[in-house]
Amino acid sequence: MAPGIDPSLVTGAWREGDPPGGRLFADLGDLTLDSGATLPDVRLAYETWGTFDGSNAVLVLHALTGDSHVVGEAGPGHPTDGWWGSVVGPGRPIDTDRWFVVAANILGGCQGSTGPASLDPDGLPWGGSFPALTVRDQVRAEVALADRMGIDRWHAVIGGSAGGMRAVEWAVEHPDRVERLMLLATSAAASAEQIALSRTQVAAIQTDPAWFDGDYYDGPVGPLAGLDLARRIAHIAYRSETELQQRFGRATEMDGTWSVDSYLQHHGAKLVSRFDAGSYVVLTSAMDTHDVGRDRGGIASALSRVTARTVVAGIDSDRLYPLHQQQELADLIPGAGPLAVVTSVHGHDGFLVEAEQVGELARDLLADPVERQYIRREASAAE
Ligand SMILES: CC(=O)SCCNC(=O)CCNC(=O)[C@H](O)C(C)(C)COP(=O)(O)OP(=O)(O)OC[C@H]1O[C@@H](n2cnc3c(N)ncnc32)[C@H](O)[C@@H]1OP(=O)(O)O
Ligand SMILES: N[C@@H](CCO)C(=O)O
Repeated sequence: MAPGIDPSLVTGAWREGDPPGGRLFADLGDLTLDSGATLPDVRLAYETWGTFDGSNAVLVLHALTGDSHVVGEAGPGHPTDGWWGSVVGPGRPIDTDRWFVVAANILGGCQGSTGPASLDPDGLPWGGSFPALTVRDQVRAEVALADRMGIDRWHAVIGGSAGGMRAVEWAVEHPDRVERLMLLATSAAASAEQIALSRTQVAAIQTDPAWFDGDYYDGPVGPLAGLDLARRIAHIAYRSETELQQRFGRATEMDGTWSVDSYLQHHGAKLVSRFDAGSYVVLTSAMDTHDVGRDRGGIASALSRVTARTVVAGIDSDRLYPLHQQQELADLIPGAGPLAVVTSVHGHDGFLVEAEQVGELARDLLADPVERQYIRREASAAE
């Protein structure tokens, strides 16, 4: 297990009784899943910024290990700062002085929404009996939240990576509820390589002796080593070969550890402290099910349903969600316009790190036509 992991930790999940940390909670009742199972008493944790005026709601959808905490400091209830505070906030490209931003923790997650770490109707942690989910199930829960909030139509739905999967599902399944759409570093369907990588990560967790078939929450130990290893595998694909070579090459730390290995160990330990292995298994497995074309006559037919004004963007160095996957989305979504390419050495994580480029794309998407002309004049004057 990587140094820096607290061995007394069982899970990094937010648990009942932990500080709410600004979370709101929507109890949405029972949810019928794609599998035919019913998930009872579904709860989504969410946060909002700004004031709703009836037509200015923007849904921001987090990626695999994100949560509702898009903006704001780390503090009681939130182990990390908001994951997109440079893009969302007062005066930011997604300006919360103007837009009413909503971010929910994904169904199956571990930061306040119903997932393996939360309590089942008998008051026990779901654990291994938590049902398998699909991306469409996760969007169904988010639709229930929007209904509860009285949000019939989003001014924009924005998501990167796994968040982009939910965003494109929103726009295909509920075209009348999505006015504008931003898809970042995502795909129309999970590829064989993405499935291969996620299965290997899940295997790392499920072969951890402390996995106990997912029923570890009330025990003395959790599958921390497995989750740590899963994260290290994932993080290699989140970055680019060029970046790792430039930053680490063949360097070693004082104790002789390869520096690139030390870096991966750091990210493993960091994730273990704020995430749950059971959620990681449920969420990566849900991502494997992602296929907008399933039961819709294929990808082209499904994407033809989108009516939102759409921006599709990809990271030029992304080896996990390569540009051709975003090009397919841009080609098949009516009126999506040319693919926007974000220049970054950081690979897939570029959608989180390249805040200026991503922010400009978001600001342009949200703007009205007159503003957009001004933004573009500003941009060309700056060149
Ligand atoms: C959008 C979503 O829903 S998902 C995002 C949710 N996740 C989070 O918000 C958690 C924070 N986010 C992350 O960690 C994401 O990976 C990112 C993309 C934001 C971080 O990416 P970057 O900013 O490029 O950071 P990078 O991957 O270089 O890691 C920097 C860290 O590695 C550490 N580090 C660098 N080299 C080494 C090394 N050789 N050995 C050990 N540690 C190292 C740095 O000290 C730094 O530590 P810190 O995490 O305490 O700041
Ligand atoms: N590195 C980010 C993006 C993954 O798609 C995360 O941990 O969620």
